[in-house]
Amino acid sequence: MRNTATCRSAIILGCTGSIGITAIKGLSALSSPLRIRALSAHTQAQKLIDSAVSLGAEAVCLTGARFSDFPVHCPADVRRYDGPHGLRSMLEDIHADVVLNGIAGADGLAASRWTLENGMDLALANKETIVMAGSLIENTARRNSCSIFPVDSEHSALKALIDAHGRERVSSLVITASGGPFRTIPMEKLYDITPEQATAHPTWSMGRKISVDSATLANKGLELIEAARLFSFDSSCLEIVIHPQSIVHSMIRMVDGAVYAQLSPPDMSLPILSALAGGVLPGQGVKALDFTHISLEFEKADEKRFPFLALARSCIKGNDALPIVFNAANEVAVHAFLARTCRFPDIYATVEEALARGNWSQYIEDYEDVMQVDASARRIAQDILSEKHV
Ligand SMILES: NC(=O)C1=CN([C@@H]2O[C@H](COP(=O)(O)OP(=O)(O)OC[C@H]3O[C@@H](n4cnc5c(N)ncnc54)[C@H](OP(=O)(O)O)[C@@H]3O)[C@@H](O)[C@H]2O)C=CC1
Ligand SMILES: CC(=O)[C@@H](O)[C@H](O)COP(=O)(O)O
Ligand SMILES: [Mn+2]
Repeated sequence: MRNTATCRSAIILGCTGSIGITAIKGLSALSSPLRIRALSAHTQAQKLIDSAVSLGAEAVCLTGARFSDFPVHCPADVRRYDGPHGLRSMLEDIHADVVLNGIAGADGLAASRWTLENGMDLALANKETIVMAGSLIENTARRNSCSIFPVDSEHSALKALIDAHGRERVSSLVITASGGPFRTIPMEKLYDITPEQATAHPTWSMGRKISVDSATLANKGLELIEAARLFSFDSSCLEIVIHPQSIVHSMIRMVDGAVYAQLSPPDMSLPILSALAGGVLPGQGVKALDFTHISLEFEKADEKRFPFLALARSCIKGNDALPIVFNAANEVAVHAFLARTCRFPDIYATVEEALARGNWSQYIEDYEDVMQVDASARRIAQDILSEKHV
């Protein structure tokens, strides 16, 4: 199935977002050219078409609207897909060696599934895919003889470290967290935090939703679950350490006591391009670190200030439905916060309450079960938020 004779090809999903834009900007750094066959965006129709024209892509998909709703100009030789079945059809019709999933949120899960079902490797930024359906998606990959390359910076680093040093000798994974913009402010001030303050990440430039998650550390909770699922480690073997500079992207502790780390500037180009290249980037991805101009600090993660960490650990230990609820309730609450209909501390309170309120003992057997739990968790989270503001 793989295209080895000619140049590698890729599809970029979420091409108008932070991951998609970084991917497109970085393509010229790849030593062998990557042909972009298709792109998707959710609502930004003209930007999607402009990117397709400049990259010479042959197809585009608008997942959250119809092209006919916009006065867009699209060349006749670019195939257009939209509507509820648009993305699935495009992934069935257009084959590429690898699909970069840079879609934000739970809708990214279906895109990951269709990618693998159509025999394409997955460069996975959409961490929700693994959090919601880690074992299902891995089975889908296995059945279709496809690989998953994590793009999340920590997991990209962990995969490179584990591949280099051998899984059997690793005793624990040490995941770094920047601590977000509110690492040191008095906790009573969190009530008045605005969306502008919460999305001003100290080291990374990212989409609004993940930036809020970095401020609450729900992102690190999602990453704990992602690491447990991707690398099959028990929660007791997953450490979190605060590292405000975001230069050490993660570390592995070996049984003999040695620790290996992956360092690079806080720039997603390296994990994205490595995943697009099939794991290892042959050329240069990011500028070299200058050790005479950086300092590296590490702090204990304060679980009182960041209760999402303990909540995520309890989800890893529990039923497979719990991570789905964690993710869904958090998405609902973050969107409410960004829309200024709830306060910053309500985000954690909503997720904690949604996990406590529902009966989440159901067995997750297939993707339909996942979507059912996701929908119930969203309804409960909405109820909790409306009760807070009666
Ligand atoms: N940004 C980063 O550095 C990192 C991001 N990630 C993960 O990568 C994913 C993308 O993050 P990021 O790039 O920051 O997000 P952005 O919000 O910047 O971009 C999201 C992209 O997805 C599209 N999109 C939004 N909603 C939907 C939907 N319901 N269905 C299909 N497409 C949709 C958007 O289209 P449109 O613009 O048209 O609305 C846009 O192209 C997330 O899962 C995030 O957790 C992981 C590590 C780092
Ligand atoms: C770039 C990336 O991978 C993000 O997920 C990053 O981890 C966010 O930074 P925090 O460590 O603040 O969550
Ligand atoms: Mn990350």
